[in-house]
Amino acid sequence: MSPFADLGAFAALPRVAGLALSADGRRLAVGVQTLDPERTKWLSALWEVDPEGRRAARRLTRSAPGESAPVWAPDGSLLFTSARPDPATKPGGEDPQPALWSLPADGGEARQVLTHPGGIGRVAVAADTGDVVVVAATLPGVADAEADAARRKERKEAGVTAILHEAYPVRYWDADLGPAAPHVFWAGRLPADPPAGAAPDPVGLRDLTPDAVPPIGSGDDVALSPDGALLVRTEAVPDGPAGRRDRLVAVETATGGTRVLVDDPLADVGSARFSPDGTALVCVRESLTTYDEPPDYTLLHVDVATGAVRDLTAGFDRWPSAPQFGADGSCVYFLADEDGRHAVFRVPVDGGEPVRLTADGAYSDLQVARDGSALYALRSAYDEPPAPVRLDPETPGQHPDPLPNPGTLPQLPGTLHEVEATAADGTRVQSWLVLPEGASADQPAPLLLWIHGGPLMSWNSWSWRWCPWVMAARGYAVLLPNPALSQGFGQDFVRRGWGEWGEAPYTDLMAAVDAVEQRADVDATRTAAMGGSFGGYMANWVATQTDRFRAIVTHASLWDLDSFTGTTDAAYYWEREWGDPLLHPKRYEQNSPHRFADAIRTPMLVIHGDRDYRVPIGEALRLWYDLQKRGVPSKFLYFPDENHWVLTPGNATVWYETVLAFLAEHVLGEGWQRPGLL
Ligand SMILES: CSCC[C@H](NC(C)=O)C(=O)N[C@@H](C)C(=O)N[C@@H](CO)C(=O)O
Repeated sequence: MSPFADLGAFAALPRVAGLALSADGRRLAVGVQTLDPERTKWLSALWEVDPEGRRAARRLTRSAPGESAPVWAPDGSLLFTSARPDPATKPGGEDPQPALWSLPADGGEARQVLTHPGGIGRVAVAADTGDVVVVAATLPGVADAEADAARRKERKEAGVTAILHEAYPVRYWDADLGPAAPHVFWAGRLPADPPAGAAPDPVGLRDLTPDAVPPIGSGDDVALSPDGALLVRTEAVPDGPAGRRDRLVAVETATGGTRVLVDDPLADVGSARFSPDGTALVCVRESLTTYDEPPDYTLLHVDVATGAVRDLTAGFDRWPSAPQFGADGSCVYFLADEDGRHAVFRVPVDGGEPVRLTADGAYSDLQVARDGSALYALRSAYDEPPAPVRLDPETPGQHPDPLPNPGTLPQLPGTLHEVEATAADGTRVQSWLVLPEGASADQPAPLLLWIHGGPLMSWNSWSWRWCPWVMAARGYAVLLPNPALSQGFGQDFVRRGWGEWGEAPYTDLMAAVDAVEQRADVDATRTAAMGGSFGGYMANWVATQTDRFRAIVTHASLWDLDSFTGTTDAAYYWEREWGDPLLHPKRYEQNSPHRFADAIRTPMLVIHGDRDYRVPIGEALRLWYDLQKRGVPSKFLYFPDENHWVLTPGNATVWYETVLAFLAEHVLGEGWQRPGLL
């Protein structure tokens, strides 16, 4: 049986995430998530993949808490973080926090090299010297790690979990900000393994950001120069009374002396990476949105000594991300959405147009070999889960070489098609269409419209969370459209929906559905719509605008735009587009689904996690009440301890079970089958 037809088998498929190339270019470390023996959580382990593709992938690490965030040091040792117990110390009574571990270049056991009471977060290594900086959550006003640990113990023993806030924001995705906040620490050169019987040299940490304060602290977007002399990081600065924007600052690691490098009052600046000789940086500039204009992104080349800035992608009508220099510093590689793909691009540093290197698929974790011979990345597509590949650094439009894959490529229960529709204003709307096995004119498949989130994103890659093949295995065709506001189709395509979510984004979706309903292999009489986050907003909006669907599933959805904007974790992000609700009520009133609740006739399944701070639970509570009050046939799948995404295997499985049962009842006309564990 296809693993997509059996949710237990689906949850057990290994998931590849994260890639790191060693300095000598001879080893790749890949993260692989698998189910733990109790099937209650996913565990992440590190595997080695041969960049030449000759040796089979082999497992490097094994522990119950798992390992993540691999980074190679220049001596060939592999650094990673893990909350595994240290065999060299007595087990303590405290909650285990992620520590920094080092696996020697020539094999053997990993050893713990660095701990902090707040756990070790991001790790950066200087490419030439191997100097290390780490990010760790630190309580305000403590002098060192001992004082930090003592204060944590005091709070715990007194039963105090309260946080006193003095600045916005207070939450992020599913995390409460404060009282600890990230600080960047200098660890320098890590000591070598001690001889048998000797204690390892302790690693001292020096705070490079002593002035970092809650709620955001130093942030964790850091880059270290190849010689370790300079740390460049983003720093959040006020933008209006309750707003924030990011600028770039440079810290001399020897002295802690800090200077502002790029500060643009009209933009966030971040994701900086050093050139191989350390004299320049490349970073991303994201313009702050306004009531009239969506964001635009460009790549900046920054002279480290003078701070002089040049735009590398002026006039490029796509949104570049994750830039890094080529091996000789003469070009920059980056990723950008384009036409329902997430492609690798290359742009010369001395002027010239970006060139797209990849024909198809979605790339992440791009790695540049230091000798310039190759690029490595994880590649996925709607019909392929992420897997490691090798790319030629120069050839445009290429199909990369697959490398040994520690994951699996399961057989799919159907086929993937790229389709398009034309909106009323003549605009092309691109979509992906998953057709189940056996769909034909004689046996047309029921149709599920799946709406993406963001909204400034696009359907372009494999998703374990939103996997259309689970639906295809039950006979559904799944339509994944990229309507107005989706990225990768140009700035004007985003502008078409800016501040008017209920207009072009909605009508584009309906145009996409109209077009596939013309197909003989799709059954236009048995259809449903669903989406999560912004996609959930749109599912709610669809419910208020049309009765054409038999069922609607709305996950982590926005229902009342005014209350959402005031309670989400970064209200200022949304208020730039919508305006202050008191001064500019128009957009909230015109586009908020809750105002049109009386029009809903379609059965709805509401799904929400209580620890969702991006779209707070109040949205689902009010939507549910509004549906119940009006007698709309509806169900509410509530997760008391899940966040925006629903991450644990058990809850993710009942998520799919409930969605499938609800669709089977309303779209296929089967009786309601309550999932066994609910
Ligand atoms: C790049 S689009 C902006 C994403 C947006 N960001 C902020 C600061 O709020 C966001 O999180 N939107 C959510 C409402 C959403 O739709 N999330 C999507 C994508 O992240 C999801 O699938 O969860």
